Amino acid sequence: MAAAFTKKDYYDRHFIPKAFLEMYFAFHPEKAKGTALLVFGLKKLYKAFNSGGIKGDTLIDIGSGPTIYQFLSACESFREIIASDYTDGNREEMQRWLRKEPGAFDWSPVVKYLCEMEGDRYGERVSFLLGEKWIEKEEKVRKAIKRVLKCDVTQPNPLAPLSLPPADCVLCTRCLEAACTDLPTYHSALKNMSSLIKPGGHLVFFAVLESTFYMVGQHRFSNLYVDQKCVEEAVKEAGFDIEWLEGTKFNYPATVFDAKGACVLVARKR
Ligand SMILES: C[S@@+](CC[C@H](N)C(=O)[O-])C[C@H]1O[C@@H](n2cnc3c(N)ncnc32)[C@H](O)[C@@H]1O
Repeated sequence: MAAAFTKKDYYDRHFIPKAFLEMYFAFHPEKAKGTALLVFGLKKLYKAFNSGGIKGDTLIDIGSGPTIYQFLSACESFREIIASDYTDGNREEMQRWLRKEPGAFDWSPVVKYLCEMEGDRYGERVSFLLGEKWIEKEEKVRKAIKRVLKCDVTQPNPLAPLSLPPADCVLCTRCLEAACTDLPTYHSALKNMSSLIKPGGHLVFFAVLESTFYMVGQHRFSNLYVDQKCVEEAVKEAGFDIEWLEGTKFNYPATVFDAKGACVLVARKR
């Protein structure tokens, strides 16, 4: 019998933030294969937040997990970032990094990589400046994240009981496939996120494609199997026009994560 889809209570009990970070975000050039998804995400989020149109006062990130890589480009375009996740453990892990507590995850290799990418924008290598640049970038991210809230993307108002003014942008990275047990829930989750955005505002969406599970430590977490067409349909049906979408294919070790690819898209709320 197929294993039941892992739900919210399973995240609360078994999602170990440190295990997730060590498995997918420990960034060593020699382990490039293990961080293929991270590198793809960094490049496409860099493109999303550097191509002009997406900027404003407030960005809300839904299902942030314990990670901050998704804010490295966004922090240049938004005055305030509101992070959110379902589990207390993930929100606490992010707070540890924000407060520079001992034992917080070391994001510096990822931040340095992103800073190099930003430096290359000018057609010149600015490694001699990186000594300072990545420290400034970390501070910028810390300063931009104003709140870390509880959220449940399956609820009509994912941030209930809070009711926030509509934001300029909602970001959601690799959360919906994990949070939604079936396609109707996936469609409603996109509508729930849309309710947090101003008309004309943006959704920046990072989806994992053709996957049924990923491991975090010894625990197996379900992913809703979606292909690129499913993602596009759900985004359009939720009231967005897709401005661009880029996909990639990759393979992780089959016992760890069975995704065949991923895509990042930028869409505008009608
Ligand atoms: C694969 S992790 C992605 C984390 C991070 N956004 C990233 O890009 O690595 C999936 C995240 O979705 C969160 N999640 C699961 N169910 C959720 C729900 N109903 N509402 C909001 N977040 C949820 C989990 O706690 C977890 O942090």
